[in-house]
Amino acid sequence: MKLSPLGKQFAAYLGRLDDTADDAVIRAMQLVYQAVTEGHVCICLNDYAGSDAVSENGDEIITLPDLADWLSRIRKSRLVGAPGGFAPLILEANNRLYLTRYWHYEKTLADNLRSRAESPSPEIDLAELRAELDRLFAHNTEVPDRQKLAAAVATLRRFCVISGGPGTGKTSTVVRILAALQSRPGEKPLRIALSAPTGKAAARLQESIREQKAKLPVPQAVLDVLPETASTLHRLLGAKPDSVYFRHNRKNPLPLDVLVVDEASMIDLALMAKLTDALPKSARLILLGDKDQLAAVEPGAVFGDLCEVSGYSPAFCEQLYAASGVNIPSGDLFTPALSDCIAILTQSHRFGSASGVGQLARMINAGRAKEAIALLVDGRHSDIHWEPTRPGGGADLVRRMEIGYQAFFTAVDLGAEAREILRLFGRFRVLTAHREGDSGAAGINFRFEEQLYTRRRLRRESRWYPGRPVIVTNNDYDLRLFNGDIGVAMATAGGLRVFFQDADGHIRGFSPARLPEHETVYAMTVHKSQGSEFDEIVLALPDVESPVLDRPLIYTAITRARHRAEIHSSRKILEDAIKRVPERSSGFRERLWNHA
Ligand SMILES: Nc1ncnc2c1ncn2[C@@H]1O[C@H](COP(=O)(O)OP(=O)(O)OP(=O)(O)O)[C@@H](O)[C@H]1O
Repeated sequence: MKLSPLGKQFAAYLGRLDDTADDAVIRAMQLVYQAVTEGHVCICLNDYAGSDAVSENGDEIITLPDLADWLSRIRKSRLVGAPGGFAPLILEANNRLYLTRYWHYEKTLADNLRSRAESPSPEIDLAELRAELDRLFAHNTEVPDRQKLAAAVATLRRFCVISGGPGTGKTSTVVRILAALQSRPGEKPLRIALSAPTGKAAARLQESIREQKAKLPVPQAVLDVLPETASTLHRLLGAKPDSVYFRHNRKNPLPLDVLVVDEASMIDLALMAKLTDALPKSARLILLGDKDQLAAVEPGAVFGDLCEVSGYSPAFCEQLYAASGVNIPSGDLFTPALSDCIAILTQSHRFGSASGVGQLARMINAGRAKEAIALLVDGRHSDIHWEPTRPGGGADLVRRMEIGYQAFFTAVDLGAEAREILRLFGRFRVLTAHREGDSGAAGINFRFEEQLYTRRRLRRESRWYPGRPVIVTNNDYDLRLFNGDIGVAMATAGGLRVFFQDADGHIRGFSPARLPEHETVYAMTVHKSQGSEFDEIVLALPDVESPVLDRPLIYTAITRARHRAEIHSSRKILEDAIKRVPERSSGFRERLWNHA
């Protein structure tokens, strides 16, 4: 492991608060900080004690202290406190060392979720619910009907997690859950909100909810009280500019009875802790997501940790059977209450059994790297393709991008409407593992634009030209442009304008000078693409190993494709990535599941 200079600066800064702190304590702080920047919530000292690390400038090998000595020195420092104490860092009994802020987030979130899971079920007449669910899921031919089962879980509990891959029916199921909740005779309509971590994901949720509503076999009065709009979590919680706090919190809870959050695998520990704090205890929380996708960039892998499935408790199985008619084997008597809140959907209605993308995604998830590559090369599926890369093969990718974006550029040249141009841009995307570097999104965008400048005879001095697509990288609450929003520049009578489509489908144009921070986006990172889908994707992997090349990254990229996925990589890089399963250090899983 290589030590980071930023971690060293952080440790040196904190070290000034305690001039008695020795090197071993400073080193531990450096490691915790570094771990947090890599997505971990804490470090377990056992994993590092006695091991060698490469110094920040790479010219020294540093042997870390042995565990007993390290612990005794850390415990003596004023900079490290016991759980609940006031110190910059917290040491847990199991040798996990946290930045105090993250310790609080982890504890708050685990307490919030467990108490929500353990709270008594809402009063529901099981026979009435059964009749309602039979009606709402009459179309489903799955055996067992996992969608109906998920709906029963969500209606019977105040907390429910529904995980499933693309097209497994998460949105169709949640619309039916909301319809079942709003159909209860004699009850006031519930206050429901739909939300997602990014603007793009909120827009997609809104679109599919509207689509699904049109298919519901329920009276108009029920349709009228189902929500039609979705907002970002930041907007729902009331983000304040330049603040990590939200307007809604434990003291000022959201005025809601039900909150549905889509793409929940993208939510990091801190945001999830704040979200659960801001939701009244009486409200229902329904999280939708795909446990196999990449976790958030920020610390924590909350959704994945929640989806540890051990079966429903025997008593709950009986309730589920009465409410849905679905009979499934139960877990044991000691199944934690949280287990009764998890539902997993497995059958994809988007990728049928013949779909190459679907099969490839399943093999990747199962870690069957060799079979995945065999599937890619056997040529039986026209919707998947593997392009083995050669050193210096960059030009091939640029040519591939020209083809991918051809219809888009034709529409730009013909002066098509902004809505059509945005739609065509959304059909194709190059996805990368990194942002920086030659094989990162920035390098690929640079090479593609270089070629555009020549071929389309654009003026190099100006970064702006008709057809330049950009992704916003910073929230601007005044303009209502958010991190992840994608716009395209187009010529208008008033000069060049950058057009964006908002969640309601409205097109808005901005002068380039007014935009918040942004960058060109012919290629984007897989992380940024989460919550979006494209007809066709090309996943361009680097030709050197990197720890970010792992199974969730490849799976997330492939499942962004609606119709076709192509991978450009060497065999070894792809195979190793499919085999690599990331581990994020935290105590969250233990707090959730093993709590006495
Ligand atoms: N039980 C079913 N029978 C037939 N079609 C279904 C069923 N469930 C869902 N579908 C269809 O499959 C498609 C995907 O469903 P839905 O959008 O609900 O899935 P999702 O899990 O939310 O997908 P994504 O995560 O990609 O948004 C929709 O066209 C939907 O109508």
